[in-house]
Amino acid sequence: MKEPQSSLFNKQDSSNPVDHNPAKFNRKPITAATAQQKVADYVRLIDTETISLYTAGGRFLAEDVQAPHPYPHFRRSGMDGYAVIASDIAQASSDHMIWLQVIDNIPCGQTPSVPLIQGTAARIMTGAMVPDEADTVVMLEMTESRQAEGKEWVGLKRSVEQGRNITPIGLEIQAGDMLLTKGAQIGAGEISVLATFGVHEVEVYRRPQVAIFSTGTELLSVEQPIEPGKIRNSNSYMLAEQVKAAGGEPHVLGAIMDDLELARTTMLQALSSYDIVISSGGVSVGDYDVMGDLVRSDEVEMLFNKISMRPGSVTTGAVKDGKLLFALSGNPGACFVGCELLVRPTIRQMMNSKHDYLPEWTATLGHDYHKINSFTRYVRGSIAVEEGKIVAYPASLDESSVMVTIKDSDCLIVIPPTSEVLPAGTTVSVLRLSRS
Ligand SMILES: Nc1nc2c(c(=O)[nH]1)N[C@H]1C(S)=C(S)[C@@H](COP(=O)(O)OP(=O)(O)OC[C@H]3O[C@@H](n4cnc5c(N)ncnc54)[C@H](O)[C@@H]3O)O[C@H]1N2
Ligand code: MOO
Ligand SMILES: [Mg+2]
Repeated sequence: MKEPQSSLFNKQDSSNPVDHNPAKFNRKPITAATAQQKVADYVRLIDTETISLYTAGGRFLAEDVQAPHPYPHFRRSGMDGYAVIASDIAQASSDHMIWLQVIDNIPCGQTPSVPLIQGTAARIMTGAMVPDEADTVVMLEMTESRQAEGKEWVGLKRSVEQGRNITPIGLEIQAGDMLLTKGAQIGAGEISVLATFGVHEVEVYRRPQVAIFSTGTELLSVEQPIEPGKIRNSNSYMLAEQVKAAGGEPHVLGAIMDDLELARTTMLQALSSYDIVISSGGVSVGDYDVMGDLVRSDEVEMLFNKISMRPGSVTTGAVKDGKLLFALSGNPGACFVGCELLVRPTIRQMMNSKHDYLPEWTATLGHDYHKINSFTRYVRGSIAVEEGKIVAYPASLDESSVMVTIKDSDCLIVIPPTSEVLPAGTTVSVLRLSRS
């Protein structure tokens, strides 16, 4: 995360003429799904870069990866023991021990040095290449060994089923198999696949660079002591963390006073320098809600400025020169939800991810939910598994303005518009929040 940029943010004049513009009250709510679609329509894939495999964790692949060879690419022993020809030991029993002459010793990384013939065996270690003529590996524990006539012998008291302990060529992957496709997020498993096939440099999508600024004359920087009427700018840092978790690279531009011109300059500069811009605060109908005014101006094309959801009903989206601006509510709960529902998918869609929206589960409501609303609520909650069922408990405080319960939540419980109390036991959808 980059340090806040301070140059723009020192303006002292926060006076704003009282605005009686009715346009700001005249907002048409759209559903969260419609808002997501409107945003998605403007998403463009970001350009790519080639990076070392060692730094690829968490990034999104920008190339399809096909297997250049099968895996494993040689017949591999699954045990430390002896490679044998199964028919040689078919008659072995406790009364009839069969002895084979050990003619080779094959550690990992070496190839067999002589062909096996009937009546012989090769000592072999786990992961080593099985001689072509062998069709079975017998575990060391099932054998006895002795030296006789200057030769080494292995004895077996049991037959072993043909094919045992040999991993065939291509068991996991055949040559030409599609291993990973564009948009896959690279985790430990993907890195293992890429390393196995020698992909030491990976083409990935560039991380979207996301500018974050907060508006609010009341905002102090995190370092400053509290003052009456003022609060610290928590949203910028919360958003930065959300952006990072989504796969973007946050740039915290700090906080500006509630001043339309300052907001305009900051927004335009951010839009020209970064891939996505997020602002927090100033999107409602208040006298100093400058982001709301700005988005309605000609500077940008407004996509929406009301969503039929709580928190975050005033969440606003706009576009300029193909770049998306998310003007999120200043209320921390609403700011958090706006980012999870709209910004996170955008960041991930820019990197071709198929896992763009928060994963949706079905759960049972853990206790009664009393709030009544004509809008869909995205209630912070926590999930428990009880008697094999997923139960979702709403947080004790889930007001838009409440900050503290964000940290206790691992899901957003979707409460549809309702005029009645929703009783415990009701089936609800929950959106999983990733807590990495
Ligand atoms: N008359 C009406 N008043 C309000 C309405 C409405 O419809 N009519 N909507 C309410 C709803 S709903 C919300 S949500 C908020 C949205 O407010 P804004 O987006 O305009 O945000 P601000 O006014 O700037 O601040 C609201 C609140 O959040 C605190 N804040 C702001 N920035 C930060 C930050 N960076 N870190 C932490 N906290 C922040 C700010 O101090 C305020 O307390 O409007 C309702 N009002
Ligand atoms: O827009 Mo507000 O966050 O609904 O409460
Ligand atoms: Mg406001």
